[in-house]
Amino acid sequence: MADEIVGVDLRSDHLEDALRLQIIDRAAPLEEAVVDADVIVLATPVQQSINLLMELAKLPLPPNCVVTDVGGTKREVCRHALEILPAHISFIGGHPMAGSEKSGIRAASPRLFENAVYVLTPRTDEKKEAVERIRTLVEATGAQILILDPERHDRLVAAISHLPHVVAAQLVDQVADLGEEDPLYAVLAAGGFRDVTRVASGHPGLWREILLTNGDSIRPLLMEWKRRISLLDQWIEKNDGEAIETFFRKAADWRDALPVRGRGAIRPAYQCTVDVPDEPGTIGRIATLLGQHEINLRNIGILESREGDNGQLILTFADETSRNDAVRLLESGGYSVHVRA
Ligand SMILES: NC(=O)c1ccc[n+]([C@@H]2O[C@H](COP(=O)([O-])OP(=O)(O)OC[C@H]3O[C@@H](n4cnc5c(N)ncnc54)[C@H](O)[C@@H]3O)[C@@H](O)[C@H]2O)c1
Ligand SMILES: O=C(O)C(=O)C[C@]1(C(=O)O)C=C[C@@H](O)C=C1
Repeated sequence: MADEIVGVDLRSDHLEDALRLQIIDRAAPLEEAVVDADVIVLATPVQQSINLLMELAKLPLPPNCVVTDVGGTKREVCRHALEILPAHISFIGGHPMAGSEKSGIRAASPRLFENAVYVLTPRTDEKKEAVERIRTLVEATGAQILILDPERHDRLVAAISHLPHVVAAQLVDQVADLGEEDPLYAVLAAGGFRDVTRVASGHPGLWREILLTNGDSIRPLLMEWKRRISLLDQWIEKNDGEAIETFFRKAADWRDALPVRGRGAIRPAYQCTVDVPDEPGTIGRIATLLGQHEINLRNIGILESREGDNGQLILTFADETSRNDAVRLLESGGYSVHVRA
């Protein structure tokens, strides 16, 4: 939809990767890149975005251009944009609630934002055309827009993103220290530890800036976390099995009731699994069958495959109709198919 995407980065290797992956049409220094820009997207750690706002303010920006960002906190960047940018330049804060623990352009995924919530934090008196321009851009990624004010955004993400990252990193640090005395801690680290701590691999500089720009929302949550951990400790000390079980039940119920949100290639929404014989050519046969019936298969993977045993393929579709058509077709072909909720 854009005529041209111009990339700006401090690191030339990131720009080279972006060109090679055809994510940008050309690379340029900031002052050159913004000359004809309709939209400027700041996709750097939060403090860097604030620095870039200062640089933008010194440049002759096109009068109708709209600036947006993707930073994990919104109050600081929105406040600076209002103070720094010329009054005729619109700034619409943005934050896609999707990402990964990986950094750099090579970690990019074209479907990352599909079905993800994408928060926009425009000022209430913002120009309608400016909001619409960013809305159109975001909707093209398949994300669902949620308009929030920056304060509420920062309070919410402190609990659902920032606290979990702190807890995960703290947990890894604790086990890492134990691992100094006994290397078997790392050897035994299985699914549970890895699931709970994946986000601890995130970029340390990025998280430093998030904590520094949202400290007043995060710190009360840390106090409350301490209180709750002490309570749990008391239940264990008192052998209070009922309190412990109630605690785990409430957590499991809330976690299980979270809305399923398909996220492109990473957590797709419409899936089924197919029991298949563990033999060469199976994946090709299934993909061909679906293709012949024009069923749009988005992804195919092996869920379980043990030598000499049956395996399971996990099939992902763009929508419910395609998934249901596929289930009918495969069942009529004698396959055992299970729909995944
Ligand atoms: N990683 C996630 O899961 C995630 C999710 C949502 C939002 N965000 C937000 O997105 C922003 C970027 O995070 P990321 O994970 O994409 O980081 P990243 O490290 O993958 O990408 C940032 C890029 O910005 C470049 N850069 C840094 N400072 C610069 C500057 N002053 N001028 C030009 N280029 C500069 C870096 O070289 C790098 O290529 C952060 O504000 C983060 O809070 C991240
Ligand atoms: O999935 C992940 O790995 C993320 O950490 C993504 C995640 C989060 O869910 O907390 C991280 C930071 C953001 O600003 C938004 C999304």
